[in-house]
Amino acid sequence: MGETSICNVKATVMTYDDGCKRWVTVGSDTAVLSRVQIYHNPDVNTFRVVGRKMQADQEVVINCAITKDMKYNLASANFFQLRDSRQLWGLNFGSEEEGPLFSNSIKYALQTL
Ligand SMILES: CC(=O)N[C@@H](Cc1ccccc1Cl)C(=O)N1CCC[C@]12C=C[C@@H]1CC[C@@H](C(=O)N[C@@H]3C(=O)N4[C@@H](C=C[C@H]3C)CC[C@H]4C(=O)O)N1C2=O
Repeated sequence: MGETSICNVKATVMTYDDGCKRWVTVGSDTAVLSRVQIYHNPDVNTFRVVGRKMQADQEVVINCAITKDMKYNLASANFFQLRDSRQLWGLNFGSEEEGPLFSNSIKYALQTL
């Protein structure tokens, strides 16, 4: 059946640069928000976070599998943090409603895996 989207929010996608100890916005045009979705593939019961720039080229800025051991933190109503095996992700949401919404979807994915 393929993937279904269980969450659809707008955010600035950032990664943490350990070198300079700061969050860096991913993508060519840092001013452009990204559409971030959580996809579920029910055939193999996997989940992933995919974010694409809301511009013509739909540049992919995050494509991250959600794994059982994943650590996350809703640092504020509009900033969500996620650690995968290689890097730290930060999602700066367009509104304060989207942080809890995204966090609950991540919780659901982790419970379903
Ligand atoms: C156990 C663990 O690894 N915990 C991690 C967090 C974590 C936990 C669990 C899973 C994954 C991760 Cl990621 C941790 O604490 N980390 C990861 C690296 C950085 C940090 C360590 C110290 C600093 C202190 C301030 C704080 C911070 O960056 N806050 C944000 C912030 O300063 N900004 C961003 C927005 C809002 C704020 C919320 C937008 C731009 C900038 C700004 O507002 O200008 N920090 C962290 O998050």
